[in-house]
Amino acid sequence: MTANNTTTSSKKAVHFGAGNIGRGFVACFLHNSGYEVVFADVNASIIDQLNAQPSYKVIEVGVDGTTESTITNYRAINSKDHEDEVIREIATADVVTCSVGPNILKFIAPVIAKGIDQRSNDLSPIAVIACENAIGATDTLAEFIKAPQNTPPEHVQDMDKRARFANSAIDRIVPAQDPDAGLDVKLEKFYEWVVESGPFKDHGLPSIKGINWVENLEPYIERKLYTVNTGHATAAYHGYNRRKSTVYDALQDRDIQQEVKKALENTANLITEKHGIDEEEQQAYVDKIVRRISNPHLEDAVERVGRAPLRKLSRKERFIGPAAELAEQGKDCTGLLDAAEMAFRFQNVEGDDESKELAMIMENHSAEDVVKQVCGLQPNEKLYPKVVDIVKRVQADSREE
Ligand SMILES: NC(=O)c1ccc[n+]([C@@H]2O[C@H](COP(=O)([O-])OP(=O)(O)OC[C@H]3O[C@@H](n4cnc5c(N)ncnc54)[C@H](O)[C@@H]3O)[C@@H](O)[C@H]2O)c1
Ligand SMILES: O=P(O)(O)OC[C@@H](O)[C@@H](O)[C@H](O)[C@H](O)CO
Repeated sequence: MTANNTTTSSKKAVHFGAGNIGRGFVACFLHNSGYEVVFADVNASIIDQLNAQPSYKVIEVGVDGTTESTITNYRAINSKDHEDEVIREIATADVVTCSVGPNILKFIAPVIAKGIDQRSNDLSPIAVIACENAIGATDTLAEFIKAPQNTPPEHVQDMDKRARFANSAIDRIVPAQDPDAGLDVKLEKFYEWVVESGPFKDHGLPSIKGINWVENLEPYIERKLYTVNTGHATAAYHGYNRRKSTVYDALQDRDIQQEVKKALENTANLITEKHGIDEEEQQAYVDKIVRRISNPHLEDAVERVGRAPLRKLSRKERFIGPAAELAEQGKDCTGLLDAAEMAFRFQNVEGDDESKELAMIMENHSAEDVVKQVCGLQPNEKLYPKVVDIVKRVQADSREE
């Protein structure tokens, strides 16, 4: 089935990061809601292709077939070379979104800050929504934007006249694309995009079809990160260490299936109690996620899902975040710890700088320092000694190799 979603309108969105989730999900939804999308990216090749090609395809794959839609009505700017152009676009846009990775937020903040600063107070405030896998990613971006080096302090006081910042939880599996796919993006059919409504109370919600607006995002983002991403990363790290190439391949292995089940039982135990989620509802959510990550049509490489192990082993992330809370409550977190051990073993992976940095840190620091530095855990926390033991084991194995 082909659906051409061409629309013309005066609504404009600036989107940072024309990668997989950017082109495949965020820009697609903005386009379908009638926005002109201005992509900002530092990858010259993607920018050139976007400007040379008037449309690209988003291809949904699943067991019940394939659906294609066509994305048009966009432009693209290289934000490395043409910062001023991006600033001018933000000054007159309705929405600014990003999907660049949580560690890149600090680099896009100065440009967004200048764009916001140049806006007229007569316009409606621009909606800023970071679409990253991280708790409070928009808050993090807003902090960088409001820092004195990016916005004059006297302009921060009335910034809400020019910008509103809303956190979001975004869920759709978009694997790395085939090298010959060009701009087209293959992804799963399922999607969920949940955004805080509070920041728009007095101005009305941005009209973006498909967003689920909620007053309290915390249960949604924690459930998403600690179920979808915990399960996904558990399969990927165990899979990588057993030489599987995709998450699908990993999940054909009974032992890895059991590891995923164990990790998701750990997090279900935390989430259901903490957020008052019904146990059966959580089990149905888990079952659906296991089906989603087992999608044979996605060919999602374990290296993509395991990318950036330092980020994934950090304090508020998919393993240490829930495990630290469970340990404090005296509850089981062994599935999460097994997965964290596999993440510590994800070293020197081609194309992944953090996996190389992890190898250096593991080689040059004591286990105690690694746990403090990488996981942000302190000796007074119950999880600390358990992770120290894991790091000692991984270090000993590396020395033997
Ligand atoms: N792929 C998924 O399944 C998925 C799903 C939900 C959320 N996410 C999240 O979305 C974010 C992006 O993931 P992705 O899979 O699309 O990655 P990606 O690597 O495909 O895309 C990231 C894009 O950001 C661009 N970029 C890097 N630095 C930049 C800068 N300074 N300014 C502008 N652009 C810059 C890159 O060139 C690239 O095009 C991550 O936070 C990820 O966790 C991904
Ligand atoms: O994007 P990361 O590196 O945080 O995590 C890798 C995958 O788990 C992730 O991209 C999922 O595909 C996505 O979060 C599904 O919604």
